Amino acid sequence: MNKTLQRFNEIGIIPVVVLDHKEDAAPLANALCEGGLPAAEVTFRTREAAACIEAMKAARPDMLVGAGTVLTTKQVDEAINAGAQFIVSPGFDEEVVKYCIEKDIPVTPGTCTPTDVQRAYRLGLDVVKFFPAEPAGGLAMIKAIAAPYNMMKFMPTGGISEKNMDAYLKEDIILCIGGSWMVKKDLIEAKAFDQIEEMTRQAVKKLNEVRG
Ligand SMILES: O=C[C@H](O)COP(=O)(O)O
Ligand SMILES: CC(=O)C(=O)O
Repeated sequence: MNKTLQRFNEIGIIPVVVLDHKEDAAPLANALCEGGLPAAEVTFRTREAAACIEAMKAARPDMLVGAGTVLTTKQVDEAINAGAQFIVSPGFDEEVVKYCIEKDIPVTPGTCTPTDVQRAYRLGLDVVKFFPAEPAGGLAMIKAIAAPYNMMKFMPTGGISEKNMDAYLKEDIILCIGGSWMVKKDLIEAKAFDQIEEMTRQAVKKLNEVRG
């Protein structure tokens, strides 16, 4: 497993962020890092995504910042040029995955079925996202899918929060979890960075309790 994915595991929780305004990127990066989660997946759901990645890396150079909702190879280039260290997609797109592999860019595509997982495996990946985790069957579904693929690790995202995160984090097949509960849009719009930092701290406290 490459070093970036090992860092996913060390950090444990990857905040999934939607940012409309690049001026929120640095304070958000600071809040996440001070709260104990030096990582963010900045989704390409807004026009500002690349600028936000750049601003986060400028504010916190040691933070692990990647791009989410990457749907095209053009977006891969935009993200990497802005300083993204990994690429994530909600679904499995062979062209995007192959492009990242060719360029030695860590890529974690979304999967939701055994077929998706097998396609990722055939391209040489050992970590996949599982999305949308809770609506698609949650931990029970991931365990059932993972059974034949004991070489794969999963990064479930979608419907995970402080209420159910511990069950996921207890399992060896879970590399890390992703979620937006500590970086919700309304908190960012209200510039409630202190609250984001506190929610992040609570998430890390729970993570540390699970990991002992
Ligand atoms: O689109 C959803 C994000 O990837 C994260 O899911 P979430 O908001 O349920 O945590
Ligand atoms: C959901 C997710 O993983 C993404 O938007 O990239």
